[in-house]
Amino acid sequence: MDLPYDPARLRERAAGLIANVRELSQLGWTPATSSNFSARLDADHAAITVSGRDKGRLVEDDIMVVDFDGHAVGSDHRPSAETLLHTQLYRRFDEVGCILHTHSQHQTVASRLFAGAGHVRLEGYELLKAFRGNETHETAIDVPVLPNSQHMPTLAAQVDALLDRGPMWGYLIDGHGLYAWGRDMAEARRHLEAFDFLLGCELEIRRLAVAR
Ligand SMILES: CSCCC(=O)C(=O)COP(=O)(O)O
Ligand SMILES: [Zn+2]
Repeated sequence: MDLPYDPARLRERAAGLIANVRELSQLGWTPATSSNFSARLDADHAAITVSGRDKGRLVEDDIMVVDFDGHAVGSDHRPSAETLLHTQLYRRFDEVGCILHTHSQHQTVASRLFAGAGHVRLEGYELLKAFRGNETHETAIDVPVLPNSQHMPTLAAQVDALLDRGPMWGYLIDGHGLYAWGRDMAEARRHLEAFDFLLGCELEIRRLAVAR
């Protein structure tokens, strides 16, 4: 079959996703088949995890191709239920090359705690320099917290409205998890790890304040 994407690039991206997602799973960030992951293949296609697969045990058959309308390409599998939250970013930004969505405890607890405020303010941390474009710790990032929904177009519309306000590298969904992205896997993972670490710091600061 004549495929509209480069199969060699798909194999290379799938290998990168499998290796990195295994490490994220070992951290406990993908419980109970949750989470989804993707990598851009070209201007119209991305490799993405198949819906419902155990993300801690990904193999090549767990990665498939979608176009940016979210349609499966060359596969009978069902792509992630949250595919639209990936494709909207690839469609909007040529520079986005990789999107990582996880359900760690830090991310989930922080999303619950800060849902009312609508964001988590991360301020004064050296690790803020992990986010592309930040040169100093003397800055602040507001990580948006969106209400959860099973209706992906609703979530996608809210993400689009946030992106209209300026650049961002991730957002939380209440009671759900975190989306983070970057130009490639290394940058997306750096952003994801920085978000998770800093959300953990904010939670710990509040825990210590209560215990005092
Ligand atoms: C059991 S996890 C519920 C769905 C979810 O939030 C998720 O991240 C995984 O969905 P997918 O369809 O990508 O497997
Ligand atoms: Zn999810």
